Amino acid sequence: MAAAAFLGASRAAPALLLPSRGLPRRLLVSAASSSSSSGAAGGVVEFQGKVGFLGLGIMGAPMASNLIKAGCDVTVWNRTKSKCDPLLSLGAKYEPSPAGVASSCDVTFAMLADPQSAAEVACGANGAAEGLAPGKGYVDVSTVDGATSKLIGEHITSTGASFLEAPVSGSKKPAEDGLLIFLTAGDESLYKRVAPLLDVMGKSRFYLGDVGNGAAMKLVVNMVMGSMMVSFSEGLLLSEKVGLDPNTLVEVISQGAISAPMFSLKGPSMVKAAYPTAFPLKHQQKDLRLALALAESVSQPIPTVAAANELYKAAKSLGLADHDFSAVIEALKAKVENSQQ
Ligand SMILES: NC(=O)C1=CN([C@@H]2O[C@H](COP(=O)(O)OP(=O)(O)OC[C@H]3O[C@@H](n4cnc5c(N)ncnc54)[C@H](OP(=O)(O)O)[C@@H]3O)[C@@H](O)[C@H]2O)C=CC1
Ligand SMILES: O=CCCC(=O)O
Repeated sequence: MAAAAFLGASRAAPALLLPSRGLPRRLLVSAASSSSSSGAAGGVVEFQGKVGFLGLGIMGAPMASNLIKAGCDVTVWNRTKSKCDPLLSLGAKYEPSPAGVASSCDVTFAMLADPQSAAEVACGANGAAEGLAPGKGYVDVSTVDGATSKLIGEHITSTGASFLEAPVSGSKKPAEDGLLIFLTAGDESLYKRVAPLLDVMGKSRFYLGDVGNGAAMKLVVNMVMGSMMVSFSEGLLLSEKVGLDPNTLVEVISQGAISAPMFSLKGPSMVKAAYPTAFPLKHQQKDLRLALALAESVSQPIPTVAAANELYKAAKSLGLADHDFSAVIEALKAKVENSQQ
């Protein structure tokens, strides 16, 4: 199915290999339209077509890299051109604008910072829409709100191309390991068409219906995550204040019902006040801001998220925007100090 869907490809691409999960193997694709797939079932499918990738930040670079390593014919663009270099070394091609990428590729992915940049790259001057046409697809994997996603979708589909939103759960390491979780919505035939590519970059995929549902699911997940991180930070600080070893707290939590990979992964470095960036704090605050607006749109109070958002805003004003979001603990430390003066 996927190969047939990519008619118009200028050359036959080799069969895809799944990266980073043991030995390379031929890509297996489920022919059925399922809501999720972890370890696809079905026949071996040769995937053909050119793939564009716009936005090579923390997430976009490893995602594009996995596509290249899997044998895809990939063309990249990034606002800061130097970030394309590692991908070009792996064999990617370069186009000087999103429009150029979209016009030379069958399907184009975009992984951009926020609603503004996602809309600009898709719909602005020299944006992807200018290079799109019937038969092409645009897949936005950035985390944005539903309204922005709908706006982008309408702009894309007005060219005759098809649109899928597909934000991801999972951070830098899962992106590197091809273990992301795709939360897709929009054109279902495009979803099926790009499934082999999603399976290269991810471990599972959900198709959630109309455009906006993927964005909403992503924001709900991230608002839970942002609040959990604040609660965890409060626990780490309190444990230390009452004379406990916060490292022991991390271990105790890891063995109980509230165990989460995030706590085990970030806890030890947070205790050392180190915040190597996997998920930038500015993006987590953006997601909380968007989740608050989503909740307001259906008149649901989310007071814990609102409180957490204030702390992320405080952390940004302390200059921590580009640190990992676990640096929110520093805003809490500052609050504790102020309250004791
Ligand atoms: N990091 C993570 O753990 C995860 C992030 N996400 C989401 O994925 C998206 C990307 O995140 P991440 O890779 O971490 O972010 P980065 O900040 O590392 O990368 C952002 C990308 O957007 C580009 N960009 C920003 N503003 C503009 C603009 N005005 N015009 C064109 N390009 C622009 C940047 O280009 P340039 O290089 O020129 O700055 C860069 O390519 C965000 O929506 C984030 O919320 C989702 C899951 C996990
Ligand atoms: O949007 C970022 C999500 C990070 C994660 O899922 O670990």
